[in-house]
Amino acid sequence: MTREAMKKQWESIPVVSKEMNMELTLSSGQAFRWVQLEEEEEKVWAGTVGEKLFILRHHDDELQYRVATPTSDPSEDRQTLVDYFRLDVDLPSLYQQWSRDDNFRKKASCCQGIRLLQQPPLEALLAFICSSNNHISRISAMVLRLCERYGRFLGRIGDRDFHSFPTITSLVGVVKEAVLRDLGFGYRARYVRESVEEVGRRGGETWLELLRQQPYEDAKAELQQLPGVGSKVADCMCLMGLGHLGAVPVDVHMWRLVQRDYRVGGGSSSLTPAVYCRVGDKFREVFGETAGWAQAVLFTAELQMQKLGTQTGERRADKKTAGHKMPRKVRMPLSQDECQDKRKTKRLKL
Ligand SMILES: Nc1nc2[nH]c(O)nc2c(=O)[nH]1
Repeated sequence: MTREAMKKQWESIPVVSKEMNMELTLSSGQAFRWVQLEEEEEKVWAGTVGEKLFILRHHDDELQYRVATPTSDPSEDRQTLVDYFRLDVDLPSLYQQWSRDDNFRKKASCCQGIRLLQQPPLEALLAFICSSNNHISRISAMVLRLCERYGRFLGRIGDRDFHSFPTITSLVGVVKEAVLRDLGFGYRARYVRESVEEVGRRGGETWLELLRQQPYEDAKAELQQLPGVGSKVADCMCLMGLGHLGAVPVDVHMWRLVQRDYRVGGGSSSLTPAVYCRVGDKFREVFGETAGWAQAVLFTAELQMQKLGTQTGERRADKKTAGHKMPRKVRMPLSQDECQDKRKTKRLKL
């Protein structure tokens, strides 16, 4: 897309900032393929939803967008974004409801307007398989390379190419572990390939869509039969790919938070399956049927704190290393299984 095309008129959907924090929503580990364009003064994001390439910004209490792919029906583009950001949900009312909890009120003050994304299920599944014990920047690199290799070219903005997320038919029987390893997937290459094959056998995207209609517990149990899908990955997928808003992903950070702030954990020193359930149940008790969305807000607050901590550490280190650039990485919180593995190797103090 040329600079001239970039200058074309923005379409808009009214959304005040209390209802949407685009920056934190798109950068806090829910979705991994949005990129920030650097050429404008304001924060502008580019990314794809389904087969559409969007450019987005939040400006003047509006979600403003341009579609870089040809569109036959402009109202469809608008609806795609309404669905993706769940703009039909009154977020300030939800925050008000969750804020009856003192801890939430304190922690969420830095993170107003976190929308829970409604992502295409196959993309959510494969991205979250890549997410455990990983950094956001690395997960993004892996998922973008997967799209580049197996997705459809949708357009170019500046010097960047954008691709759709591959369909299950473009992956089944095609995706090779060796290729994924070359793309940097490491041990997750096997999980991705095997899960692709299994989803294909079960009916592909249609099967995943059917999991939306199933009760949360049943959908989660089905997902956990896939290679590389433990409790946390299944819950991320249920929440951000299938719309089960009561699904609560639990990692070591959420677990610590719940132990500290809600006194749950029963003195256990490891995140066992029983403790995992207790933590999720506590969230559901406090936040009701939208507990997963409340978790996404607290998760974002936690990442923000980590980031600030890293930046503070960086500044200190910068002084010592006189100009050597420190890597800025935000590690995805650990899944339950990894948490237990780490305990075995005594690398994680719990
Ligand atoms: N909102 C959340 N996003 C996540 N990404 C990821 O990898 N884990 C989580 C999570 O627990 N919550």
